[in-house]
Parts: sequence; C-alpha cells; structure tokens
Amino acid sequence: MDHMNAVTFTEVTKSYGDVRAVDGLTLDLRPGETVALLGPNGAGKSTTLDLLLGLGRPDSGTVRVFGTSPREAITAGRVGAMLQSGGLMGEVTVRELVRLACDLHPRPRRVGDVLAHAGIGQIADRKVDKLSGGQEQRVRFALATAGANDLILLDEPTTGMDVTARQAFWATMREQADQGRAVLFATHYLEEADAIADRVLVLHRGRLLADGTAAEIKARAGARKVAFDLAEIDAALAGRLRELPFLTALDISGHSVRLQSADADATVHALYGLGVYPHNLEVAGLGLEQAFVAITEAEEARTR
Ligand SMILES: Nc1ncnc2c1ncn2[C@@H]1O[C@H](COP(=O)(O)OP(=O)(O)OP(=O)(O)O)[C@@H](O)[C@H]1O
Repeated sequence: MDHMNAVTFTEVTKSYGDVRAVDGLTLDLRPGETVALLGPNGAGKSTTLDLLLGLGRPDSGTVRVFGTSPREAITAGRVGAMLQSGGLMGEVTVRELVRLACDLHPRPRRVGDVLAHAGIGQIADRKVDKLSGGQEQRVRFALATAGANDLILLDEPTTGMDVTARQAFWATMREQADQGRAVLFATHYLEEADAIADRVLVLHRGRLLADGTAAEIKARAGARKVAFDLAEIDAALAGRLRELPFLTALDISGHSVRLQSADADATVHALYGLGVYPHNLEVAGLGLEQAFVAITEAEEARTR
C-alpha cells in the first residue's frame, strides 16, 4: 500500500450551474509531499478540497484517496482537514472539543499531545466561544490532527494567525510530512508557499496552469529584473536601451534604469555592447508572487 499515491485526480470536472469550478483536473500527490495550492479567487481551490473530502462529487472523472473513494478514506481515519468555514462548537472548552475529536477518530492521538502540538495547552480550559481569531485557527488545526491521518488538507490555514503561531504551525506540519503524511494546503500567502511547499500547483479557472517546485515555477515565468545606474542618459541612449534584446519592461528615471528581461544574460551582454558603463548592476529573479502574477496574467490574456 505504501507506494500508492495519496491522491489521484483523473480528468475531474465539477460545475456549479454555468460555472466550471474544476475543469479537467488530473494530478497525483504522493505520501510525504507538502503541496501548496495557489490560484486567484474563484480558481477552484476550495472545490478541489471539497472533492477530496467527499463533500461534492465530480460531474465526470474520478477522485481517489489512497486508492479508495474519499468517503472510504475518511471513514478509515486517513484524512484530516482544516477548512475555512464552519463555526466551532462554542459552549465547550478547548480540551473538551479536542477530546471529542480524538474520541471520534478511528486512529486517535493523545489529547495532551494534540493540545501541545497545536500550541493550545495553555488555553485548554477556556470556552471555545471566548477565543481570538488566531486561537480559533489553532483549535481548528488541533481538530485536523486529532488522529494519525495520512493526508492533511488545509484551506488557508494561517489566516488570522500571528507570526509566532504561523511558524509553530508550519513546524508542526513539516514534522507531519517528515513522518510520511501528505499535506495539501490552499493559500493566498505566496511567501508561505515558497518557504514551505515541496511542490506548488497553480490553478486558474479550474485548470492546472503550473505544477512544480517554487524554483521551477519562478524559472518558468522566465523573466529577471535588472537594475543599474548610468552617468548620463540622453535621448539617443534611451532609444538604444529600449532596443536591448529580450526586454519585457523598461523604466528610466534620472540616472537609474530598471528593466525586466526574458534572458537577462543576453540583455546585460548587449548593454555592455553599447559602450556604456553601468554602475550598481543588480540582476535578480522574480519572486514567486511576481511569477504567479505573470503566469496567471498571461493565461488571462490568452483566454480573453
Ligand atoms: N456551492 C457553490 N455554488 C455555486 N457556485 C460555487 C459554489 N462553490 C463554488 N462556486 C463557484 O465555483 C468557482 C470556484 O470556487 P472555489 O471556492 O473553489 O474557488 P477558490 O479558488 O477556493 O476561491 P477563493 O480563493 O476565493 O477561496 C467560483 O466561481 C465560485 O463562485
């Protein structure tokens, strides 16, 4: 069983009325992988997670979790989830709620361990409806890890958490992945995806636009930023700068030039060929956020 994929989507389509929320999605997740699911609002991230939880059924195609239907995998206690929506039971204490989740799980962890790992040991005796937003998120996280799950699904898990809570959260998730669990999380925090995920999926209108490591996705977006200063920029030089090869953007302001290039090596080579002497030359890759914007905007332009 161990070689089996944690998740397999095969040609999955799901519509709500006229809206194709998921459109022909094919993808595999392997045990031990931490995977970020990115996409603009309405891209189909939550729908994808719902399908994995058996909360919706695909119109066509198949979703398998450890080789079974999502429902079977959940009944067997293999899937833990932390979703955006859904209120928590309020009249009970944090410990009581976590204990209930552990009692209901086919393969429960110890209540004390769950509380400690989620960083809520100190607030275990508080009523759930008296918690701050960030504390509530930690409790949701505890509920998602009440049992020994093999797949953990997280929908924007760190929304509302402070920096310390976020770091503790991702450290715990990393441990879970190191123990062979697959972790799939939807997020709008691209720096988090960049830092945490082994693999990044970019969804757009229900389709998979990119699938790779953060470094691969940045490289795929291609462009690099180049910045330098020149002693003097007259109109003739400005014209020649505009004709540098592989330029995708150029901004000249006083003595400083900022540009984007699809092939920075070739652009910088040609720049020296103009007989000028750039000072303070910097070449930098795009961040995941810029790469994400570049990829999704290119797709918008293509399908417009
Ligand atoms: N229950 C529903 N009924 C009707 N339309 C829905 C329903 N759920 C989702 N949709 C539509 O399906 C599309 C995908 O929505 P989904 O919530 O999966 O996107 P998302 O990527 O999670 O977005 P966000 O980043 O805003 O949370 C959207 O156009 C949304 O309006």
